[in-house]
Amino acid sequence: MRAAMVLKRSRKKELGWINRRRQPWSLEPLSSTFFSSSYSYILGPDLPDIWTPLAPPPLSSLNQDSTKLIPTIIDGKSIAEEIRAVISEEVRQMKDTIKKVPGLAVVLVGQRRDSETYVRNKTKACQEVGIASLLAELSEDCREEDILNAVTSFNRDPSVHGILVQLPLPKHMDEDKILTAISVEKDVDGFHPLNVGNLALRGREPLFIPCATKACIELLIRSGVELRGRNVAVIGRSKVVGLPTSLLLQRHHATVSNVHAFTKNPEDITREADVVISAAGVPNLVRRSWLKRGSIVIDVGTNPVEDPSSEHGYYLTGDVCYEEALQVVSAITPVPGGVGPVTIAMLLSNTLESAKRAYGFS
Ligand SMILES: Nc1nc(=O)c2c([nH]1)NC[C@@H]1CN(c3ccc(C(=O)N[C@@H](CCC(=O)O)C(=O)O)cc3)C=[N+]21
Repeated sequence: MRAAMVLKRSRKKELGWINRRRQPWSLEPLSSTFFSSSYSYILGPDLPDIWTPLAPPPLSSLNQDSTKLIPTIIDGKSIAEEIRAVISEEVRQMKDTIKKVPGLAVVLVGQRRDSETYVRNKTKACQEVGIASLLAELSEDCREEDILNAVTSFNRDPSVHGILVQLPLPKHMDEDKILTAISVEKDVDGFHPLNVGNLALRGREPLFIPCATKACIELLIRSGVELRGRNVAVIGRSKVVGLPTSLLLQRHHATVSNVHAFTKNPEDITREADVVISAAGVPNLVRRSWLKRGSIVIDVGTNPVEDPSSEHGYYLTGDVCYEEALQVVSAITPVPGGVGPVTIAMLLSNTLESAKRAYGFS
């Protein structure tokens, strides 16, 4: 009985059900950046709810009165590069010290051109930082069982620390069943119900936070945006971006309004927001009239638009009418070159964290 309880407790701890305090890792060798995978940093400080009638401090980067705004273009590409440099150095240290490297396994079903491009980018990014990558490619008409088998074999493989099933899956697949089959300790996408639940509940620490969500918060923090007390509008509520981003923003003490396809007059809500994060998957959804003057826009949309003259037969566009937004915002992420590259950097970061956990390497 006692043994069972002890076992249960350690299992709980392993799964992140028990609140743990982790030491933030220091970044002396590369202190020009402040990227850190420490949980208090990315999850936000765990503050008690004490209601005070004080207004939040003014946002220094917002100059709402000036007639001519010169918006900051938030450069995701170079931020991703800095993060990858930190990861690369850590992977090298791990390899030198314990002769092991992190491993990421990707499951790709079917032949969507955009999915193929993303997976190629992920594999290339792994190579660049010294993370081993494995790819299981299955045909569009494979059985659900074939995918489950691929996931199960990666679950058992000790050289694999992260498993990613590229979404969307073909319509006839039970996505939820497949994502839940991924071992919670290898769920680098952070879509497993246990990881989502632990992100939602304050005082708990998920083993992984979804990569695009981490990318949004990282971009805001690096742009000097104080989230505490800010009005943030999140457009979209998907498990990939919208929902986890709303949850993480609340842990950073932002006032979050989540608008979605059923929201009446969403522009009335987004127009009140200091920060707008769009993850709707609809090109040109966010117009100039949706945005408050001086606000900050994070465009998570990566919408492929058919274009025979482009290299891969399509080009990428965000959810935001970029040219219109530039006339009113104080800062914005472009597409491409904004959230996307940082999302991939966060996938590498989650895979490295997972390997460190597996090998007890800090
Ligand atoms: N299980 C799963 N996890 C995901 O994280 C996931 C997914 N499925 N399915 C699709 C979406 C989309 N996504 C992107 C990541 C990076 C770029 C990215 O790096 N974009 C580059 C351009 C890429 C290009 O050249 O086409 C950029 O914005 O600059 C785009 C999209 C991850 N997703």
